[in-house]
Amino acid sequence: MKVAVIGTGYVGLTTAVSLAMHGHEILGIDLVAAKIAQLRQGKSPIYEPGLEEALAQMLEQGNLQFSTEIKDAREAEMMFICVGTPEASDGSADLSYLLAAVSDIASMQQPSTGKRVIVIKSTVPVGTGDRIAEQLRGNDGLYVASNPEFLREGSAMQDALKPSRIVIGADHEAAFAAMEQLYNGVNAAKVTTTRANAEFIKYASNAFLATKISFMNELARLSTVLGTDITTVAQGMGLDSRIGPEFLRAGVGYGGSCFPKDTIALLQLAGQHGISLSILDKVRDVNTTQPAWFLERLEEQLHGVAGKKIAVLGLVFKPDTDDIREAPSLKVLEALQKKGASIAAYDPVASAIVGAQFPNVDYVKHPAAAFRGAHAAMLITEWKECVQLDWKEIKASMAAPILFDGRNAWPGNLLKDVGFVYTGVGRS
Ligand SMILES: NC(=O)C1=CN([C@@H]2O[C@H](COP(=O)(O)OP(=O)(O)OC[C@H]3O[C@@H](n4cnc5c(N)ncnc54)[C@H](O)[C@@H]3O)[C@@H](O)[C@H]2O)C=CC1
Ligand SMILES: O=C(O)[C@H]1O[C@H](OP(=O)(O)OP(=O)(O)OC[C@H]2O[C@@H](n3ccc(=O)[nH]c3=O)[C@H](O)[C@@H]2O)[C@H](O)[C@@H](O)[C@@H]1O
Repeated sequence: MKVAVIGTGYVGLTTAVSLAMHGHEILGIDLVAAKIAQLRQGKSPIYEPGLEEALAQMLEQGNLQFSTEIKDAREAEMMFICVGTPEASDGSADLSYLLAAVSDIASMQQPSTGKRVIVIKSTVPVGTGDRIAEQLRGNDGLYVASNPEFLREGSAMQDALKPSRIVIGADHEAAFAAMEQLYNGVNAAKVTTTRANAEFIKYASNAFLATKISFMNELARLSTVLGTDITTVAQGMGLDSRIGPEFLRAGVGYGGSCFPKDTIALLQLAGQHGISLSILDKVRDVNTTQPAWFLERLEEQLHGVAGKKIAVLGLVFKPDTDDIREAPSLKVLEALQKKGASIAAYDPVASAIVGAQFPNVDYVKHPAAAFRGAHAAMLITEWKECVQLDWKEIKASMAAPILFDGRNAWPGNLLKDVGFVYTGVGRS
């Protein structure tokens, strides 16, 4: 099928490449000319394992092209909207990019097939698709479908090619049929429903995942006092298939471009309807205070951090991405600096971008260099190279052998044997 993908960020680019891999004819469109120029040369503007190779392959095969001009998509039967829906000042989702894209499409001529489906992949408040469909009523042959995206950064290609499920919301047989044809051959459970249900499934899923994390983070605070090990507790819990092993990892909190903004957008939507989502409110509270709670443990141990050197390992919000949106590291750097610590930080991809916000941090090129002369080291993002280290050498290079593992990813018992004082999140 001829498909246009509007917005070539994390979701748009992954969607464009994966649909091209399924044999469709894809045109990726973005307003940012520099991005399009880079993409045309097979260079990915974002870091995502496997993406650049697949991009180059699809460009070579000829079923993926890029443009800054939406008019180049005049023959597209499907228009995927993958633009950002960031947090507005009141917490709601800012729909300005989405509405601009819809109005661009509405002003285009229909393709020669006479039918076109606008597919909303961006995460949008429940009711958005219906409102857009209402506005477009009268444009014959133009349909609106909701098809939320569930991929995770860091494994975006894998998730796009083997999705956990495909959720399709629409109100017309023509839209369902087109979506069915598009995803024919993708082996995944499908949920076909109304647009509003599809939109709600997306927010409810992200809110639930965020809830799992904050629940474990709050239990980790108790575990610290009880002297228990939250990772063992999580392991034991996860063996119950009703609970499941995923998303039970306590840490310094969730970050990223989605959980923070989607939880507040859902709270905002509920508030507009007079409903209080008190659990979700608490989920956000726990997440907001989690980095500070962990830093307090560090300050207690060091009797303050002023004038001390602290190593910070990992800056992006999770490994295998270059995204620092809402990354817990930003809160950690800010608090440490405020309290007068000197900081050496390591991240394989994000030093330059974090450096623009925190110029006084010493960004080192190798993880081991961050530990040199440090009075304590903190793991904030569990990059492989920040976890697999020569611990004897590291201990010898530090001013004090104190480790704070914000992701429970360092080998605590082994480290104690080597002579470190080890503190994890909810385990010591
Ligand atoms: N990042 C993620 O892992 C996931 C994101 N989502 C949702 O998908 C949506 C997109 O997220 P990201 O890909 O992270 O956003 P992003 O911010 O990385 O990319 C958005 C892109 O859209 C482009 N754009 C904006 N308006 C445009 C227009 N009118 N025409 C053409 N291009 C335009 C921007 O230049 C940018 O390149 C959001 O609603 C997000 O909540 C959903 C699942 C996963
Ligand atoms: O809507 C979205 O944008 C996406 O949001 C998340 O994906 P993502 O934010 O890319 O990454 P996750 O793997 O979910 O991690 C989010 C944050 O939670 C943290 N996390 C994750 C799992 C866990 O057990 N504990 C924990 O602290 C991670 O460190 C990270 O900071 C969801 O997992 C995706 O399904 C969804 O499509």
